[in-house]
Amino acid sequence: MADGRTEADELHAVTTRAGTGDDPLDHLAAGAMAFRSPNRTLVAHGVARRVELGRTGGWANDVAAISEALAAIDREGRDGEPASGPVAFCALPFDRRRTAAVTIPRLVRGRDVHGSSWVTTISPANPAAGTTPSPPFPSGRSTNHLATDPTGSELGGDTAAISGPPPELRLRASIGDAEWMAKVDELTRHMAAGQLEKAVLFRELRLTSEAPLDPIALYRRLLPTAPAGYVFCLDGFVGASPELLVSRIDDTVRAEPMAGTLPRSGDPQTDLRRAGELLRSEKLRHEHAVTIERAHDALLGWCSYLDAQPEPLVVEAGAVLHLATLVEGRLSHPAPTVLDLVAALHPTPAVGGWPIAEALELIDELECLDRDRVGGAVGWVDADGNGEFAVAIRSALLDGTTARLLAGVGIVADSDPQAELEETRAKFAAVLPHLIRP
Ligand SMILES: C=C(O[C@@H]1C=C(C(=O)O)C=C[C@H]1O)C(=O)O
Repeated sequence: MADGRTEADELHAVTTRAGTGDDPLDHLAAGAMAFRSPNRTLVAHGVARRVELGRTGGWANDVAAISEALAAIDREGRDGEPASGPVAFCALPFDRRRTAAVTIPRLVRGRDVHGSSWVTTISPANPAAGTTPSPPFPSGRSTNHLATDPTGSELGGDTAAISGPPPELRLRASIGDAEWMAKVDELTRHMAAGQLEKAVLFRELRLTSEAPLDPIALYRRLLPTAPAGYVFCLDGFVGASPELLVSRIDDTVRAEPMAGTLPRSGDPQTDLRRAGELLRSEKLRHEHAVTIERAHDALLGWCSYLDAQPEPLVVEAGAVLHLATLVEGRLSHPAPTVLDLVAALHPTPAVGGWPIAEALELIDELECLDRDRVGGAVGWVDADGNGEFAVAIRSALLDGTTARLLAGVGIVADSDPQAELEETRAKFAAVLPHLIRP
């Protein structure tokens, strides 16, 4: 083969229909990768191939390597249905210049919104040619044990040591509230001086537990919290994002940018009032409009038709309300893959800022955090270039007994540091309570 692979590396994918009622989520086991959108559920195990992206120019310049790896796999059965053949699971870092490792799993179970379900298995095309088999699929359920006794936890404060004999969890912000608010202040001064319109500043919480933190247990807990969202679990990166970065199914492209946020109160009357406030706030409407324009402009060149809803909607996402606008279009031919569209859109002003180059420079200087995959793009792509990617937010990066959580807020000239701090707390509330729950 031209890329140096041998016959022994050639892979063969077989897709078969699964029994009616078969739910991929019933097969979640330790080490699973999973992605659930409003349209389908995918649960995967094992590794058929790992694709390393961007060693020279960063992942965003190398997404074609994923399509090539998928295209090189022989396919049999259920051709043409989105996600039903070989797929790659991707969690692409926020920083486009970084490398990324993407997995094409050995076994994928899928179910679409109509209840149609399937199983795809990938194995060496010629087992006799000497490919070393990967370890067998993990079996059995993951334990549901995260850690116990989160008494005394709170979302605010610089350090919240969680007591109770023996102490099990420790939660701390990576910098103090006052120091973080000073960064917000400094950013607003740059906006007031006219250097840029908006920059998104993240804040980090670190959780340490005596017991290992279980990604699958967290994933299960997040599933019911975001019925209209994108719930993912990939290599210890677990989250429930409300925001569709982009989906491409055949020649239809969709994105649903969200920007402009207010905390929810829990009281329906108050929340209704806040929804009205969101829709009337000039500051938040402007922040939102910039994000929609940018998505529209980035997609337009690929489309024969593209439209955005004339007015934003208010959507509920856990402890916050967002302004959201659906952008939808028809792709021209030859249609780009969903990964081409991801690379064109990322980073959106909702996770980066505007203008993007100025925003990224200031973030680099001020934020002092490794965003890793947070704020990046998380999703799946198949061999036909179909796929769904969410903005990778409302998440936790789990590693053994520690977890990092990051929440970001859009800072503009008239941002109030205290209100922005509260907004990060409301965003942490999407995942943190589920991580520390006994
Ligand atoms: C960056 C985050 O959220 C993003 C920022 C938003 C805002 O500033 O209004 C809204 C939705 C997301 O696009 C996050 O949750 O960490």
